[in-house]
Amino acid sequence: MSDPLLSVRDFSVRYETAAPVDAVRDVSLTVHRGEVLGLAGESGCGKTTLAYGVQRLLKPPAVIPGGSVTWHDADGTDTDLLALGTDAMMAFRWDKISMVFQGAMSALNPVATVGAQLADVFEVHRPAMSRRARTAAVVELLEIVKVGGARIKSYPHELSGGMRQRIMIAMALALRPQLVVMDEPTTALDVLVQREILREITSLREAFGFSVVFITHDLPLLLEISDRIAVMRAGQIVEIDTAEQIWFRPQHEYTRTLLSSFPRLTAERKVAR
Ligand SMILES: Nc1ncnc2c1ncn2[C@@H]1O[C@H](COP(=O)(O)OP(=O)(O)OP(=O)(O)O)[C@@H](O)[C@H]1O
Repeated sequence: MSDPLLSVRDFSVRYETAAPVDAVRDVSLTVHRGEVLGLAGESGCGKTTLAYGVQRLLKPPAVIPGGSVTWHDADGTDTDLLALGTDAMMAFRWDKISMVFQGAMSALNPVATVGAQLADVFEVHRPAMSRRARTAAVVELLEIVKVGGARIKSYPHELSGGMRQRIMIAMALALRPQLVVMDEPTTALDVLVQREILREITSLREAFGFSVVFITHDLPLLLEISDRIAVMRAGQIVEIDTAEQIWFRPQHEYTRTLLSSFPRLTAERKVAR
């Protein structure tokens, strides 16, 4: 697990509004190949800004005053993501890094079939692919996320919330990226559906070997699915360690406070031990 995929060093993001907000401050962290890295912290601590920032998805008034983001590709090359041109960065996204956005399942186009929306990804990023190959790839994706190929002609409103979220995950996996960033991907779903989808993400990760950065304020959920967890507060990473260490031996006072704000689960775990 010590094979680095993405190295972020002293990375900062500021929103240059009337009263400037230093949303991310000197963050350093490494995402290892094949791991699930959880990013935890209360609403407004800068999780989304950090995830968007390293992928250069932020727009003004956001600026990146400093830091570096280096991609260590499986083919051995290193790329400075902050130095990539706009077109190169766009190609990089989807292909190497993809993202499941917060509230993404409501972002599906209501008047296009889910099959057509998945096919779009291939049309844009794999223009040489034949229509037949594209359809086969879409069916395969629908099978992989357990929606089933028969749903290729369904419209989003014909699918449950859980299925729509699976479509968004299928879209993120379409080009077999090495890193998938998931920002609160299951928050809008009920607990049982959330569990099913989390199990799915974990088994897909095992099957395909991609890394996951999973962002949520729900620390107990991260304890279940993550290899390591980074705890963020007011724009900084205050602690980063294995899920086990974070649970049994949290070092930072804030991590302890965050853990104790989920009393029900804490009580259950204590009984189980
Ligand atoms: N476009 C913007 N302009 C000014 N400030 C912003 C902008 N977007 C976010 N912020 C501020 O930056 C800080 C970090 O926000 P961010 O959305 O990254 O936090 P978060 O931890 O992802 O929260 P949530 O879980 O609610 O999405 C907050 O103080 C927020 O108010």
